[in-house]
Amino acid sequence: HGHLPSSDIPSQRAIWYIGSASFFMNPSQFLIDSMKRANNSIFSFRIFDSTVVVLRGVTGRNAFFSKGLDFMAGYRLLGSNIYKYTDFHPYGSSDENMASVIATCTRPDVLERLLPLMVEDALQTFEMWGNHGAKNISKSLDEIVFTLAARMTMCREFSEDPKKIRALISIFKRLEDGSDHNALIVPWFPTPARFGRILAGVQLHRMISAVILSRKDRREDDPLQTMIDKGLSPTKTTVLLATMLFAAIGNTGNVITYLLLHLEANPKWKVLVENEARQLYKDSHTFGRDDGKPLFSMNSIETQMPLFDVCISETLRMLFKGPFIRRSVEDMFVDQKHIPRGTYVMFPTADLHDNAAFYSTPQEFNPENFSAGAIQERRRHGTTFVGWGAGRHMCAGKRAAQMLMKVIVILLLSQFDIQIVTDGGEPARRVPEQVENQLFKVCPPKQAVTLRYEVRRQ
Ligand code: HEM
Repeated sequence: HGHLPSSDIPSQRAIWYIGSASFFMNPSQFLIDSMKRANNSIFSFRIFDSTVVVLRGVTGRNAFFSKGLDFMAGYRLLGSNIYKYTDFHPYGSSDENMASVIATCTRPDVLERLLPLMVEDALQTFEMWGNHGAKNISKSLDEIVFTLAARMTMCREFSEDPKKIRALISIFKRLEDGSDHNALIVPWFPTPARFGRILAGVQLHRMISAVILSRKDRREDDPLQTMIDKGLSPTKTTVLLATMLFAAIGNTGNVITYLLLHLEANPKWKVLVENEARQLYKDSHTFGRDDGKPLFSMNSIETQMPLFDVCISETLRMLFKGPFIRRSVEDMFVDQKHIPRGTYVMFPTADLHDNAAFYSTPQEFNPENFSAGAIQERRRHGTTFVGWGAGRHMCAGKRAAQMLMKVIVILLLSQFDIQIVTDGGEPARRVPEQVENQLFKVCPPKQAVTLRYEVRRQ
């Protein structure tokens, strides 16, 4: 705190006076306006008594992703903060920290073992959907994403109990609502949303403690068991499990929603991805089990879905336009400008993803952008895609997230013919924008989106 912006970096003073309010009202718009005002070069602004320098372009990218910057400090400045209520932080230095727990629950052999269980989870959920219907896409994906993610990051007792899954959805909804920007402006004022967040934390703590108790004379093979074995307290366990579930659910459902929206608006790609998923499902029976259930391997879903892969990359390219944030741990020099230690830095991903020098028609959905040839062609520019992050803080759950999304999409498309419908009742031809109230995550569409489905006769 108290670090002054270095004098050769234009600081948006005008923006600071009128801007502090507009930052909290609509951070995305604030950043877009300030970037224009700063003529698309480096500038700084202030959040309370902290300086934030917005790095730009290729030099900005190099400084942001290659230097040793503090990853969590940035997200603590603005992000959701369930850690306030405990003295334990999952990114601690001890060996029970986040990174090691995530590393364990996303190990290749662990994912391979989880795969058939997740397929079973997804099949069961889709069975309950009946032969046809129309559902709010966010709600229906929440249900299934939470089920699979709880299996991956928490425990069996939750993933196999639909009532507990509904409770988890409600708890995490309240935790997220409690971390809106108002909570930063008036941190001492217990708005209903923040009050709800504390209660939600308590409820989660109770649910997890009950499972820990029930395992006195019984073992399972899941992340919760790992923490019990390490002798972690129920509070630490709750914070770690909540952090992991947050990481796993934060983006996944909205990414799938936007994938399906883009496919609906681009029928050629919809048919291609459908055929690919259905072929894989068919193969999973040919080489499958005696009981008629499908059998997938990590290898098959990772190598046999090239069209899904390029569509997901293109979806992430179009979704990630906002900033990443860090805090400098030593003095930095960018474009000969001095950024003192302790300054927050942001990098707007649009400088890469929206850049016509890298993607010829950045506003259009074009999965060819991620063909082997196109990737090779861009290689000389260095990193041009950060949908899974870059440098030392690449997404730790990338393989797990891809597996989760693939299981859901393969089973959805092989069980049903689907249509994505926006509010007019017509199949979506235009892809709605994201809501703008959260800076650092993939947000849901501004308007309600409906998934219409009809069971396929196989
Ligand atoms: C479609 C879903 C997902 C997307 C698009 C995504 C994207 C990202 C991105 C862009 C970052 C880097 C952020 C930055 O540099 O500031 C990141 C980091 C991270 N992600 Fe994901 N993620 C997804 C799912 C998951 C899942 C399922 C898990 C866990 C099982 C996970 C765990 C993490 C963790 C732990 C980090 C921090 C890594 C570190 O500390 O260095 N993510 N993710």
